Amino acid sequence: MDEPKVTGTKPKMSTTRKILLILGFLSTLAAIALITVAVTQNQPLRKNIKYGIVLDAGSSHTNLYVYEWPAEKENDTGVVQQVEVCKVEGPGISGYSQTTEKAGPSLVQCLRQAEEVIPAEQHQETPVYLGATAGMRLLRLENKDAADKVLSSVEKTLRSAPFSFQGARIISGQEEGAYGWITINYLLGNFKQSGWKKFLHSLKSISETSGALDLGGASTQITFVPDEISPESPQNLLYFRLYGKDYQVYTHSFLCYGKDQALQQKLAWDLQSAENSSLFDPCFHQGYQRTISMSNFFKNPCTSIEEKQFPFSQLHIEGEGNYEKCRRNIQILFNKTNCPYSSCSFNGIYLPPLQGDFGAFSAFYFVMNFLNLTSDVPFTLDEVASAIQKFCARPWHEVKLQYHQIKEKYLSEYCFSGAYILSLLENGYEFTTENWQRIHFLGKIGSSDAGWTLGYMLNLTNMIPAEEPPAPPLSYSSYVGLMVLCSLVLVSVILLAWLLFHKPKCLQKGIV
Ligand SMILES: Nc1nc2c(ncn2[C@@H]2O[C@H](COP(=O)(O)OP(=O)(O)OP(=O)(O)O)[C@@H](O)[C@H]2O)c(=O)[nH]1
Ligand SMILES: [Ca+2]
Repeated sequence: MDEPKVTGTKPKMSTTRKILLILGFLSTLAAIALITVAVTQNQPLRKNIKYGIVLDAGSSHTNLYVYEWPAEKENDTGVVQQVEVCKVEGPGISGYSQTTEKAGPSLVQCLRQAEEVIPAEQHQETPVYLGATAGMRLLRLENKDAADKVLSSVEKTLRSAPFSFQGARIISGQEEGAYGWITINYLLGNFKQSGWKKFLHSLKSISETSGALDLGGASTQITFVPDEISPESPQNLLYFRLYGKDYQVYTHSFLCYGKDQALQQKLAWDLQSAENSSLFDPCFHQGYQRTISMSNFFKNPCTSIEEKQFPFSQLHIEGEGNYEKCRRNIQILFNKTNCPYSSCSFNGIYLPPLQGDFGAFSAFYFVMNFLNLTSDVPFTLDEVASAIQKFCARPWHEVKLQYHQIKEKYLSEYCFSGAYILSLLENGYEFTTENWQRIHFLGKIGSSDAGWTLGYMLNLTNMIPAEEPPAPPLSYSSYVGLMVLCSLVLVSVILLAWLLFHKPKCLQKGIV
């Protein structure tokens, strides 16, 4: 039989194959064009940054915060961040009660710093707010005229800065608690409800937020979403609708229970049993001495209820360094005898059962951080108490030598502050060994300080919408990723089709 002749000339490509080849080529080109267009067309526009300034005029000092956020995303959660903090030199604005005209000028240096951080062309449109807290609340109680003059002086200075002045006022304890709660939950991303979390929430109608514990110099706040809302004490309840979800929040601010005023209260109590101008104090280190002037001691609204006449003008305090005795001493500040509600914290103030995790900031953090009690692995309540007890037992000369770089005012009071924090949390709010580890001591979340200022600004600039803003179904990166994937699938399909129509010999061999 004659073998078929193998000729040396290539077989001519059929018209169908030619068309397929051209189609394949064109599809590859189309896929490349598709990806290029997707990537370039949807590139986020050059960031248009906005700024806002909030001054936290606290009892111990004033802090100026500068925040920034991308203009086109201002209603999204978690986009505002702190870019600068400036600590104002000198005392808090309430410390200018005798020289009220100096309160405003004390802020100038920090305002200059803000001018450097914010581009000059945006100064005019940048809002500036000042909120004063417990120090000014106390001054208003003690001397309303002085408090008004301090606020006028501060307003004059802020109006003369190149920013857009939006107000300088004393905020209420309720606002302070609520804005602190908003700040930490905004920064922790707890208002963001996406994907499975949103689905889970809609099923169980739960809202997992973190409670907020703020310890200042003159007041302290506790704010959280309780399990059950009881209408017993409506003045402690707040209602928010944020990003399409309702929140019923419990809050209370204890004036005079910030750590500086708590110490004043404790001394006022100690003085009741003082026999002469010398007082032993178990909350200071052994060997530590301090003299306090009696002339203005009882003018303070936090101590005035204990007012008594003394035949001396100076009180000499000598440290004993005894933690247990110090705790017993502090206990007197928390009156647990009378509760007109189903449950109370202290002094007859309603407190629903504690619920969920808590973020504890300001002095809760400063003190616990100094005592090395804020590590990621949480300490037990017993471990914390034992660390504070050991610290209190150290003689002052030794402590001073080891921490010579720390301001004496802060260093000398860490023993008292540690004991006070435990008393407030354990005796006041009744945290137990079981739920102690639900308290997380935090100074910053990301680049932003935990505190009420961010929540205040978000609220006043209407940056937290009641309803969830309509969001594109896909993020930019998911969109580009999907485009690339689709294009790759398209190219592969075309390649496969081409291979099937134009089977190379090697692929044909095994096929019957
Ligand atoms: N150790 C330490 N203590 C600090 C620091 N900053 C402030 N404090 C002290 O911690 C306490 C609370 O400080 P803040 O949270 O700033 O209190 P505040 O805002 O001035 O006071 P309120 O008006 O009651 O909120 C005060 O006794 C301050 O003196 C710090 O950096 N380190
Ligand atoms: Ca404060």
